[in-house]
Amino acid sequence: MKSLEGLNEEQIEAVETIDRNTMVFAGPGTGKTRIITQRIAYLFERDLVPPSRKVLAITFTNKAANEMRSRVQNLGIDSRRIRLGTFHNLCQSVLRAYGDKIEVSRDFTFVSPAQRSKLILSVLRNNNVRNMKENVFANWISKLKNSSVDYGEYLRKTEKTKTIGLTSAAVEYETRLRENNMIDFDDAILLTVTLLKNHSELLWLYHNAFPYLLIDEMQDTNRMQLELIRLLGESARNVMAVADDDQSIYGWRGALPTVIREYIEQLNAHSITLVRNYRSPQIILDAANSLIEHNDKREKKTLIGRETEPGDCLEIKDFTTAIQEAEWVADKIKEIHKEGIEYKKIIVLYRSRHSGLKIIDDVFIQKKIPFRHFGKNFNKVELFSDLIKESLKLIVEPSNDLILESILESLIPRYSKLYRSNKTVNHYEELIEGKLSVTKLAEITPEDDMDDAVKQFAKFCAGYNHTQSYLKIYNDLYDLLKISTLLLLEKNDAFEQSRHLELLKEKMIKSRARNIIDLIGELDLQDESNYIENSIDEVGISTFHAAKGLEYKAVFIIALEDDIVPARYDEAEERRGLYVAMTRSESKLYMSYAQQRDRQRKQPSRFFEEIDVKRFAHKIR
Ligand SMILES: Nc1ncnc2c1ncn2[C@@H]1O[C@H](COP(=O)(O)OP(=O)(O)OP(=O)(O)O)[C@@H](O)[C@H]1O
Repeated sequence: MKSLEGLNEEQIEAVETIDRNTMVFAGPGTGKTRIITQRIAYLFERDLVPPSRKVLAITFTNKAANEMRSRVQNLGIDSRRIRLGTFHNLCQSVLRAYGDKIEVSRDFTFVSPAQRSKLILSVLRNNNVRNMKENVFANWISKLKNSSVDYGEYLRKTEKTKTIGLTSAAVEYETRLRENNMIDFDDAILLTVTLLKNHSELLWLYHNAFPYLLIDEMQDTNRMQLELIRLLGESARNVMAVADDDQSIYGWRGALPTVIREYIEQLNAHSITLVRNYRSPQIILDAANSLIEHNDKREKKTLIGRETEPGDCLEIKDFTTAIQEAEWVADKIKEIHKEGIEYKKIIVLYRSRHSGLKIIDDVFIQKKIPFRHFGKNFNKVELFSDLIKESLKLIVEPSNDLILESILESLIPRYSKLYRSNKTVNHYEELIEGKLSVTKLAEITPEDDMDDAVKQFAKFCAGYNHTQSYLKIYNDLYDLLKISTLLLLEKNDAFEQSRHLELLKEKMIKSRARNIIDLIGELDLQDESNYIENSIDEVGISTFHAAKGLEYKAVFIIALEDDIVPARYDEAEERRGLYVAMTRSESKLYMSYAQQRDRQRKQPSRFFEEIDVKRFAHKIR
């Protein structure tokens, strides 16, 4: 049987177990993702999926979904028989189809992180909630939504708070979102659970449509996602999830490593453990293991890697400055590239985005090494591509004041440079007295070039509609917003800005969306994995998080300094982040730090002591 070819005994058990829920629990590189693909193939090979039904597979990123789709196609399976996507992607389609049953309009959009922050600041102010930071409120709301049983319960839970004004702030937050026909990312899951719980006929429809359910990266889900899995899988009892508690790195987004246990208990799942790692040499696994063993409350696992071969290496380097580090990384990449490793099989990983990392770009450009960042390069750059995306939303929803305000906020400082003006967003708020709207802005009497530009923009948004070609709108907006001129003013970021604009256009060209609303739905749910391109021979540069699930011949982990790794956060999760980074390596692992970065003196990461550098690094250098 093709689907079982080349699998080991435990993997075969995982692929073949049907008529009961399963949890495949295993460390990195043990074939968890592979099992999902092979299991899909197995179900079709054995004719276990009735005609007109589909297999539902939930992945953590879009890239994982696309990769699985193409692997399954290579195994000769019709990809139309599989519903592959992320939790948000699935929930979006459920809500677009049936959301009106719980008063969610079908053409809702997602509130962007910037708009959400602004909205939260405004509701905290309006409700006199002092001494609470915006991110604390955001996390509080998020936590409630992720742990509630349904939407009604979420609202009841907010009433229990003792902080004066907090409940009304939470209620205003929801009201303002709904008034603007928006939801946040937590709502997507919560509302879907609410919908399915309250409409058994719909739940029946989904049970019928998807007799088999597969979940990748279960360790990064939250309680509400678990609830959704439980609901969708409750009748068929054919749910298979794969997970590794040591790779749980999304706690800051509400993921709970404990959901693995809860899944096993709630779904009465049969556990299968995999121990054979097919990716890395044993020495790299031992080093990674010596680090992760410092975490308590974890399931102990044995990992058997392949024997270390000539060419495999683990090197730890220290440098006086970050420039020296970047130059060494570049030279080493050139060296191993000459030895035959393709650029696309090499990755440079760092803990978090940081403008100091621009040095890597500069050195790579100078040394002619092709590279591509996964996701955004720097933290605070406001992207023109985001501006265009948000403008598209405004065309669909011209009365959305949250979007309009955020667009003006990003546009006006830029236009100010162009028109030498000192106008602020407040000026426009005052100008139209009260609620901002495209229609009102389109009617203002311009007093200067800047007003005129804002008016033209507003007229444009009011004049287009969602049936027009989104590529034409992109091109027209590009000209109208004078983006090519503004790019000249943003010399430092021009490269990064142009890259994102190109990516957005590329995405639009490739998209099969039937109209702007569908396109916005797609763009809203893009994650960093959308920037990962396998066909081009370029070195990847990425955060630890965006490299999850991927594997590379050579991995460089840079900037391993004590205030960066671990960052000021949950130390156990930081350890897991570094563990994920180390275990991406198929052969070579280089870890480095600099004594000086951004004009500050640095100490090596304390994790080096835990890795027991002497025992591993020198052995195979
Ligand atoms: N039975 C097998 N024989 C040969 N290679 C295998 C086998 N199982 C998995 N592999 C290979 O091992 C590598 C790791 O597999 P996969 O990516 O599925 O692991 P994973 O458990 O999902 O890893 P991670 O948790 O680190 O993302 C892949 O290159 C895969 O093709």
